[in-house]
Amino acid sequence: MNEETLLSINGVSTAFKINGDYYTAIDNVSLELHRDEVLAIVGESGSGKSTLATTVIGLHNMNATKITGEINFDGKEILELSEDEFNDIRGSEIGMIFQDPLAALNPLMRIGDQIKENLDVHTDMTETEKEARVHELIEQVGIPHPDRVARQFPHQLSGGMRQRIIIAIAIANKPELIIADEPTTALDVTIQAQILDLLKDIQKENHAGIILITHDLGVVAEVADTVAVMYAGEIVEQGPVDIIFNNAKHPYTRSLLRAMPTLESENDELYVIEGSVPPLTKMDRTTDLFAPRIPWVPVQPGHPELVEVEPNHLVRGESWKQFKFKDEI
Ligand SMILES: Nc1ncnc2c1ncn2[C@@H]1O[C@H](COP(=O)(O)OP(=O)(O)OP(=O)(O)O)[C@@H](O)[C@H]1O
Repeated sequence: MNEETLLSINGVSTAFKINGDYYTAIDNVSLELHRDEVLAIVGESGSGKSTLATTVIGLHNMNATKITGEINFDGKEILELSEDEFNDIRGSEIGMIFQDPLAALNPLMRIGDQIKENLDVHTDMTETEKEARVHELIEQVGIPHPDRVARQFPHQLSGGMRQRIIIAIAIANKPELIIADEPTTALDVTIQAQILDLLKDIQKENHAGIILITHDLGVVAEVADTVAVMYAGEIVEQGPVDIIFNNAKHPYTRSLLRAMPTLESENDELYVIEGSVPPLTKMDRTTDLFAPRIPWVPVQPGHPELVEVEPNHLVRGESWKQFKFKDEI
C-alpha cells in the first residue's frame, strides 16, 4: 500500500447551535487516510459519521456551527479555506457520493448534462472533449450504451444505475479523496456488491483515498482497509479491518459485530443493543457515554481516553477489560 498521507484530521470537534447553545456532535476526532486506502467510519444512526464527513468537505452553516482542530488535505489546511477555495476543491479534488441518488440528481436534467456540469465548473475542456469524457465516465461506471443513457432523465434509470451516475459525477475530475456516505444503503444486496466493486476499481485506478461511511459492517468487511468506530461523536475503537473483525475490544464494537446479520445467524434472533444514541443535548461528556447501553457492567468514573492497546489499534477506556455480554455472565 502507498503510505502517502492524503488527509489528516487532527483533534477535530464540531458543535451545533441548538436553541442558542452549542452542543458537541464530533469530539476531538483524529484520523489519517492514505492514498489507496479505504477508511470506513461505522456506528449507529446519530453517532456523528455524517457530521464528520460534512466537516471535512465544509458543508456546514457556519452561523450555527463551531469547528475546531486541524484538517490537512493534500497539504492544504481545509478549515482555513475561503468558501471559494472550498468550492474549487469540492467536486474536483474531493468527490462526494451520498445515500440517495434520486435526491442528489436533478430530475429535470439529462444524465449527460449533469455529469458535464461538474466538468464545466472545474475544467477548461472543449465541448467535444467534455462529451467524450461524459461517455467515458458512463462506461467506466459499468453502464452500456453511454450515448443513450446520457440523453435520459434520472427517473428512466433504476436505483443502481442512478447510484452509478452519482459515482460518475463524483469521479469526473479524478478526485484524490472520495467521501461516500452510505452509498449502497438504498440498494438491494446484489447491486450493493456491484457498486462496492466499482468503488474499489475506481480507487485502484485513481490511487484515491476513500472515506466510506456506513452502519453496515458487511460493507466494511467487503471493502475497508481500516475502520474507525464512532459512538456519540467520538472514536471508540480504531484499527486495521482484520483487527476490528477478529480482535475487537470495545463493548460498542463487539456489540455492533454481534448485532451483524450473517448467513449462519439467518434463522437465529439477532442481538439487539439496548437503548439508542442519546441526542446531542443529553450527552454528558464528563462520563463514559456508552456505559448506559451496557447497564450490567460497572461504570468507570470520568471520561475514558483513547488508548493504543497494540500497534495501530486504539480503544477508548478500560471497560473492555471486564466486559461480558449479559448472557455470558
Ligand atoms: N445541523 C445540525 N444541527 C443540529 N444537530 C445536528 C445537525 N446535524 C446533525 N446533528 C446531530 O448530530 C448528531 C450526529 O448526527 P449525524 O447525522 O452526524 O450522525 P450519523 O452517524 O451520520 O447518523 P445517520 O446515519 O442517521 O446519518 C445527531 O444527534 C444529529 O441529530
